[in-house]
Amino acid sequence: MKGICILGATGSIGVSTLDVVARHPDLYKVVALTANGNVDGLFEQCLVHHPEYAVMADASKADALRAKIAASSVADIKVLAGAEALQQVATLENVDSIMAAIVGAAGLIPTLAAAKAGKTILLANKEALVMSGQIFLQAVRDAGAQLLPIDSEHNAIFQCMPAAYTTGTVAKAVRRILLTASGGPFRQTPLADLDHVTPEQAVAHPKWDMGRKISVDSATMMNKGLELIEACLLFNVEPDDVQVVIHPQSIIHSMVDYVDGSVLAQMGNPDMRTPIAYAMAWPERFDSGVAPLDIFKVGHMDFEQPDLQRFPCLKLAYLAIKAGGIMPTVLNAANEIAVQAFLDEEIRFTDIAKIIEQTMSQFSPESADSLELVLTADQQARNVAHSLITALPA
Ligand SMILES: NC(=O)C1=CN([C@@H]2O[C@H](COP(=O)(O)OP(=O)(O)OC[C@H]3O[C@@H](n4cnc5c(N)ncnc54)[C@H](OP(=O)(O)O)[C@@H]3O)[C@@H](O)[C@H]2O)C=CC1
Ligand SMILES: CC(=O)[C@@H](O)[C@H](O)COP(=O)(O)O
Ligand SMILES: [Mn+2]
Repeated sequence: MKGICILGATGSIGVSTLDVVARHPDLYKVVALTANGNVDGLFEQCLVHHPEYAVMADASKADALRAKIAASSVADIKVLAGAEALQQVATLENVDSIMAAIVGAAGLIPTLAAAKAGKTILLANKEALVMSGQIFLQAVRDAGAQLLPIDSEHNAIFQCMPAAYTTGTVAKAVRRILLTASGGPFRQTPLADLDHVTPEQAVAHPKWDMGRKISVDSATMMNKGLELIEACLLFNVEPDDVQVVIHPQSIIHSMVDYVDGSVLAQMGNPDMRTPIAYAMAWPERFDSGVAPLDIFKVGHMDFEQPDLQRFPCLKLAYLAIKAGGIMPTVLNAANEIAVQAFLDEEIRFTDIAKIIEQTMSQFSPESADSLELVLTADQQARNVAHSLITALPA
């Protein structure tokens, strides 16, 4: 029996993880669940999954959860509050695996704490890896932690080269990685209309049901930019070894092109329970609840080159990873600020890339080889992005 802590339990990945966990009560026990401010959502999950701990990262919400728990059938659950409590539950002795499913930079510190404690990290929170890069990977290596990718593309790549991933012999056998992308909701929208698209249109992903931030990232294709950086880090390849391929059906979740001419693809219905179940059962497999792929219904599959004029964020991500140092941290921070401003209707969709580009132009690729340097760059980039947004004409 493995103990699992789900950071970000109330989100899209958290809910899918609990669905998979519930199918395997003989293999997994929920030790801790965390949310930011969603008291009702976390309380409902506590009633069903009865963890030992429930954490409200927004400490001001903890008393509301405490009151509900105290008056319920699960009154023995310990309710903790604040960001430090995330680290506490991610490193508990009876936690074997953590699902890192907090959105954005807020997930870095608890996920890093779990890595340093030698836990198995089921990594959905790509921003944590992108912003901290080698620091995170070194922490995993130093502690003998196990890092398993949840992001559907990286999980697919892992499935197509598991031995190489675990032995570090990737570079010799692999010609390139084909990183698939849906193209998002604006793949065919006339370019002139992109200035006026709304947050609701942007979060209406054609294939995946996800949180709002990652959905906007898919619409700008910054999601693929972050995933490019994630792939370079996880699989120890260069940016030019990763080809982004738009595949609107989202049935192939990525491919690996080997030097002998073999191209291995992982396919399946677009449902995150598949990569979650793969990582949770690894190196075995178990049921995820996902319906079998009806290949006849799929019928055909299309592949396109990404248009960097339509998707400038993808170009910015290539520039950031090639520049190295703090630039991926700066890219990620500026993107988080710009996406939130777009969701809050403070800026236009097309301003997102402009804010990121202008923020990046104010930084040079200085060293990112300590957590302190990373966190400083992250904060400075957020400040710059904020001031650029404030300076935009109304
Ligand atoms: N959704 C998907 O299919 C995929 C997601 N990912 C990645 O997984 C991560 C989660 O995505 P997704 O589930 O869609 O996101 P959601 O927005 O649906 O969920 C985010 C979760 O994080 C919690 N959270 C938000 N802010 C904070 C904070 N400051 N401190 C602590 N907890 C916080 C939320 O709590 P609350 O509910 O209380 O606000 C919620 O539980 C992202 O990094 C995303 O890129 C990767 C691949 C696919
Ligand atoms: C499900 C998943 O892994 C997402 O990251 C997905 O890739 C988003 O779709 P896009 O390909 O449109 O970014
Ligand atoms: Mn993905």
